[in-house]
Amino acid sequence: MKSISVPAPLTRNPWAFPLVALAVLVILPLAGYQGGFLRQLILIAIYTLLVSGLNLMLGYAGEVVLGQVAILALGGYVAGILAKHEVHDLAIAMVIAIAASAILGLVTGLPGLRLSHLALGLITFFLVLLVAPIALAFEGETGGYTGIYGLINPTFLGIPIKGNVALYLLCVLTAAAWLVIFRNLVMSRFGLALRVLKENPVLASSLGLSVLRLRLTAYVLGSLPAGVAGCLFAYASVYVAPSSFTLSMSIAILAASVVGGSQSVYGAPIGAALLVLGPLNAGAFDRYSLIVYGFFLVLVGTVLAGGLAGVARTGLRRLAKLLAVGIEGDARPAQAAGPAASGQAAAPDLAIPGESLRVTGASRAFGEVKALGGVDFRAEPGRITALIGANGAGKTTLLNAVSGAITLDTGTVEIGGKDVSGLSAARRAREGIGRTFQTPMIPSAMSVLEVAASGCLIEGRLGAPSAMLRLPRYRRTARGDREIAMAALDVVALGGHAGESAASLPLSTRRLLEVVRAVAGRPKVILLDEPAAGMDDDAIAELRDLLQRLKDAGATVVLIEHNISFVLGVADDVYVMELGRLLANGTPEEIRSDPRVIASYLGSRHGTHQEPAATALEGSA
Ligand SMILES: Nc1ncnc2c1ncn2[C@@H]1O[C@H](COP(=O)(O)OP(=O)(O)OP(=O)(O)O)[C@@H](O)[C@H]1O
Repeated sequence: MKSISVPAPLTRNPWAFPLVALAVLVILPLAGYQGGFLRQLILIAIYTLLVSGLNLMLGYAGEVVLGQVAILALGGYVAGILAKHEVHDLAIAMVIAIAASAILGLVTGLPGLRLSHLALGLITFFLVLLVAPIALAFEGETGGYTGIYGLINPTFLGIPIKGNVALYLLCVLTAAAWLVIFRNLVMSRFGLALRVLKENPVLASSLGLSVLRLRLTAYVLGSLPAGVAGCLFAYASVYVAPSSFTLSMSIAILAASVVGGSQSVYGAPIGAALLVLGPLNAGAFDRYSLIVYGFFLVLVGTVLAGGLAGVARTGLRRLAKLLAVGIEGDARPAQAAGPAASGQAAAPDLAIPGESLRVTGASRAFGEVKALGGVDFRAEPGRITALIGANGAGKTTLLNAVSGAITLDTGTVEIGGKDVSGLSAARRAREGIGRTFQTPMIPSAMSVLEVAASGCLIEGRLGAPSAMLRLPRYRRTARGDREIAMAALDVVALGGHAGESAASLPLSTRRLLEVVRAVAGRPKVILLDEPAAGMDDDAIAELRDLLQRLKDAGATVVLIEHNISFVLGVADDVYVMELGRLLANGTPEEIRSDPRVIASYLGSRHGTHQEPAATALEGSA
């Protein structure tokens, strides 16, 4: 096929397009574009700040909030009141607005997030309604209903901002600077953590993330650009008054976030542009504005889940694929999924030094059901300890009690001699408990590499400040996470699939990927809940190999499994549970010949793949 020449910087450098766009925007006034058009661009830049803050809260953290407009008002009044006191420097106003927005974010976010998603939504809704009453209550400073007028000719760090062009450049450069910070943030561990959280808080906790702290941080960080936007909005409008900050504007910002693409950095300028220039500009039919916003919210919610930015992203990916075919002459041949690819790459050396796990007198009831009735359990480093028993025996409950997903009524859990019984699931994960789930929890919009790298979140430090500014520490962390994730993927020959969508992998590969994620966290104890369920023979062979490697690496592995031939073949120690109690424990040989186990479980059981238990036992011997 004829090769196509595409400028490499444009296809490979993620900054190429934004830099070209910024250069065009900066040049526009020089090219004679001024007046009304420039004013519209000023508004787009200001709304970009506002919408991107909401994107962080809504698109990345999954919180529906309506209070951006109240924070816009806060920033506006900071600039207005400072101007009344003859302080016209926007840099000073912005710093104060950022601090005030952070405080308002904390004060409203903490109770809201502690209560529920709905509570936060309601609190932020009322915040917008409070703008006018508060402005009236402090009429002396705010000018009441009339507001503060005559906000013109500010400075920025002492540089005069005279006229529309200077204000335009300040707004565009401020929005661009924030978008860079925003992009850095969402591409970092912090962004990855938010995406895990949005997908599933239980998974987030199991990866060591404090759900409340993460939500609150996203909410507060998302408030900051709104405060800055308020300062610019006040000078762009020449006044600040309660009439500018309405509920209808809140809904418009929400619509802009969703229609532009709330889970995208570029969704914010797209949404802001729609708000000022496009169909979301409901000013023309003011009385029907809420209907217009509602219509677009429903339309995009049902038809374009990723908003317009999502559509653009998909289109660009397809285009890049087409170009890649053209350039290379042919698409790269697809590699087989993990299990089938076994042996393709030399598996790297692993070192996962484990600690002993000790559970003593574990009891837990769910209403009338006694799921655990005083269970003692031990698992040691460099050994695979299996937990078997009929459905409902209490295996997963015991695993959940170890990981902290549930609390015990009585009993203790110790890791390496340290009692972790009183710790939350997130704290226990940070203490070194890694786990997989009976139903694999693989976030829907992540690549295989991102899922593996999310295991590194267990380390605890998200490093948002260093990520926002791309400090050397952030780069070291990002490089380290990538190397650890790739090494963990290579253990099951999944490295060649690093860039693929994780959710599209077959079930057995997703199960292996869950183990990889746990391994990437280098946990002291690895809990595996039915990892072989639904796997074919090739995948089971791959899993057996992986478990053997974890054991050789010194890991403490706890394995719940119904596939008896597999489990008795791979385990060093076996615990058998029945109706919440321990029936027996010992080596696989001892368990195989234990009359109590044969009578209550093995003798009557049909092993995985539906083979009779007797056959399963023979197979494992
Ligand atoms: N959250 C819960 N609420 C109420 N009952 C529960 C809860 N979790 C577990 N149980 C009950 O506790 C008992 C033990 O369940 P558990 O899931 O631990 O069994 P299991 O041995 O893991 O079973 P399986 O092999 O089917 O996964 C069952 O009777 C189950 O119905």
